[in-house]
Order: sequence, then structure tokens, then C-alpha cells
Amino acid sequence: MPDATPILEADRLAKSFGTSTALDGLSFSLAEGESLGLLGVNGAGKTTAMNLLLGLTTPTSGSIRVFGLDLWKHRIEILRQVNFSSAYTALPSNLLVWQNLNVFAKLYGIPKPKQRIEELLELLDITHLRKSVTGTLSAGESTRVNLAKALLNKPRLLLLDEPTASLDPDIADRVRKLLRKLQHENNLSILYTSHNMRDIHEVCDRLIFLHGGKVLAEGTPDHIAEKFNRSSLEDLFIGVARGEVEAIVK
Ligand SMILES: Nc1ncnc2c1ncn2[C@@H]1O[C@H](COP(=O)(O)OP(=O)(O)OP(=O)(O)O)[C@@H](O)[C@H]1O
Repeated sequence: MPDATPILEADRLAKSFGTSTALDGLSFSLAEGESLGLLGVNGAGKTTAMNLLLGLTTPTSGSIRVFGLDLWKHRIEILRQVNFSSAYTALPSNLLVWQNLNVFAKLYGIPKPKQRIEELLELLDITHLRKSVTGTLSAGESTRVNLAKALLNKPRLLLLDEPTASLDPDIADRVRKLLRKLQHENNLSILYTSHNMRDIHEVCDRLIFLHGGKVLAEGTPDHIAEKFNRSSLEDLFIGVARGEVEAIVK
């Protein structure tokens, strides 16, 4: 029988900074092989949630379980099988691309690191950047190098914070297809944030719409817009940002 333990479970997760509440009672679970989108306007709490789920900051209250284990008690063991990529996190700029990937491969204890790095450079169509200085890459190029870093350890759980930001439409399409392929072929679980509705529709099986740190709605991409009587997710987004949607909720 397949193991039904969720890959990731957040239970009433909250985070405050001084008197300001960034996240207020986020609960969800992510199944093996599922892709879940965290959606919300600027300042909704998405990055705060990602940072908590990666164990980078501690929650004010609530708990996180990854692979059925408490994140804080089993952090090292868990993080070996997790990876992360953000359009806004830079890799050390003075290293060549392959050197950067090699450092991370060593940190993760990857067997045959050279072979794995070549495989990923090819997969992301960046073999030609192997000897480029990381700090000189274009935004789109460094996003793809970051994604290669995120796949090095063949993670079971991948957290992606706006992974297609700054990619041109062709490369963004390739990245979305690659993520879907990895999800289906390797049973990869993905937590995904994006402001690109095409990404959300193509990559996410399910969504959580955050607003002001709280869950506004949960469901499939099509279902959420309908629930609020909005013609599309983009339209729902605009409605939330302009304060029109709360009126519909009430
Ligand atoms: N370290 C911090 N100190 C104080 N406030 C913070 C800190 N980090 C986040 N916040 C606040 O928490 C709220 C949520 O921020 P967060 O970065 O999680 O939003 P987001 O949904 O990722 O936004 P964006 O779409 O703009 O990236 C914001 O009001 C932000 O100002």
C-alpha cells in the first residue's frame, strides 16, 4: 500500500514581527507527488511561510512536519531531501557556475558530482554557462542556475519562490514543463509561489490563496476564481488587492 503520510504538514503556523503579524494560522498538507501553489498579493505572507517551512526562521506558534517528522527536531535529516530556489536569492557571485554547483553538490554529499552537474546543466539548457562567472549572468540565466542548484540532491520536496520571475516566455514555458515532468516522473512534491497566473494554472494541482497572513481560500485554480464569482484568477487577484473581494466574502 502506498505511504499516505503527507510530505509536508503545517499546523496553525503563525509568525509575527514585533506587533505586525505576517502569517496567521496557516494549516495545510502536501501529498507525495502533489504541487501546491501559495498565492497572494505583495505582503500576503508567502515568503514568510517559505522561510518557516525551510527552517530559516522559527514560528511564533504552530508546527511543521516534513516526511512525517517534526522539522525542528529532525532538521538536518529532513533538509538533505529538500531543496529550494528563489528568483531573489543570489549564489556567491565570484564563483564560476560549475564551482558554485560543485560547492552545493559537496554540501549535499552528491555521488558523482561532476556527472550530476553536467546532467542538470543540460536539463536546464545552460551547459554553455558552465565557465561563466555567476555574478555576470543575466537574471534569467542565474534563475536557471539556481534551479540547477535546487535539483542537485534529487529532492523529494522542492520549494520554489517565484521560480519563473525574470525568465523570458520561452524559457519560462520550458521550466514549467520540466517541473511537471519531474513531478510526475519522480513523484516530486512542489510548493510554489508565483505572481504569474499561467505558471499557477500549468504547475499547480491545488492552491492556497493567502491574504494579510490568513488563508482566504483553498482549491483548484479554476475552482477558487469561481468561488469568488471572478472570471479568472488574475481577476480575483486584482479584486483582493483592491479590497473588493472581502466584500464578496462577507
Ligand atoms: N523580517 C521582517 N521584519 C518585519 N516585517 C517583516 C519581515 N519579513 C516580512 N515582514 C512583513 O510580513 C508581511 C509578509 O511579508 P512576505 O514577504 O511574507 O510577503 P509576500 O507574500 O512574500 O510578498 P511579495 O509578494 O511582495 O514577495 C509583510 O507585511 C512584510 O513587511
